[in-house]
Amino acid sequence: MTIKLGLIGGGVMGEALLSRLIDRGIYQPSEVMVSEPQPTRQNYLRQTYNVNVNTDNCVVFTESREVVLLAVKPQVFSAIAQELADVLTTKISPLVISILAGVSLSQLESAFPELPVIRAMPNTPATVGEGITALCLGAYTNGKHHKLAQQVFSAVGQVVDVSEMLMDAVTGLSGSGPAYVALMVESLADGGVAAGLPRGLANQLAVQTVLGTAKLLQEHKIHPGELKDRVTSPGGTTIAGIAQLERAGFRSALIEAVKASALRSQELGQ
Ligand SMILES: NC(=O)c1ccc[n+]([C@@H]2O[C@H](COP(=O)([O-])OP(=O)(O)OC[C@H]3O[C@@H](n4cnc5c(N)ncnc54)[C@H](O)[C@@H]3O)[C@@H](O)[C@H]2O)c1
Ligand code: PRO
Repeated sequence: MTIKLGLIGGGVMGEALLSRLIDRGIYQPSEVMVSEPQPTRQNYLRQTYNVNVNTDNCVVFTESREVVLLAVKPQVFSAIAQELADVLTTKISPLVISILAGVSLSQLESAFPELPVIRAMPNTPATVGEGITALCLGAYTNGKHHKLAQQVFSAVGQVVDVSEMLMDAVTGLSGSGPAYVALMVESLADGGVAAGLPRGLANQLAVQTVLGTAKLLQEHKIHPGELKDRVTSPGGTTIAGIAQLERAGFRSALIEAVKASALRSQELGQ
């Protein structure tokens, strides 16, 4: 069977994409080859998804006919680029999609000269099909490559196109954002426990409150400020909580978190 999808790096994000692409029938397990150096991960990926697993990135690259997805840490990028340099050819080349934080199109295009490359930034809710991925296209891509990337990432959620100058900001917001939200859920639950709730119930209330609020904002397309006003009764409980959040610099903390993450993404690309 022809290998259509090559995945270099079978970690958290690589697996999230792999599992949904197989689940949705976009690729058959036999059409996928993963390169992964960790033996425990190799066995796990083989057993769980029945895909071909290899340790040689060059084999994965040269065997893949449609897409090669780079899903390693940005710090490993230059080593991988050096490894693949010998097997690059413009004759038959897959579309190279990188999800590496900070690694720019110009870095990708120097590593893969004259090849079609796309820089993408997905996020972990991709695992449950509720991710959002931003794409920006390299100079050697065409409409078919764009469609292919949209097909890959729409298997894991929404897809948006952005210009590359926005990619670090996207990374700071939606790329890293699931961690901020998880921290918030954990803190809400801790607050519930502090106020006397059992842990299990506090977790359930916290998760569903975040999920329901996000759904309400999305489905009713209301401004977050308006939703806040709807919850906040005069002289009531919510305004007492909000006043405390404002004293603690809640908004500023989130704004600064997104900015710090965007800056770190920028640094990783240098
Ligand atoms: N985790 C996220 O939320 C998220 C979101 C968007 C983008 N990203 C990006 O995705 C990439 C991967 O992140 P992750 O969280 O999945 O990391 P991870 O550490 O879980 O996965 C990386 C995998 O690459 C493997 N690897 C290491 N060296 C390799 C090599 N030389 N060849 C092939 N594979 C190798 C590792 O063994 C590991 O399994 C990063 O560049 C990150 O910036 C991550
Ligand atoms: N996780 C990766 C990081 O922390 C990139 C966005 C989300 O670097």
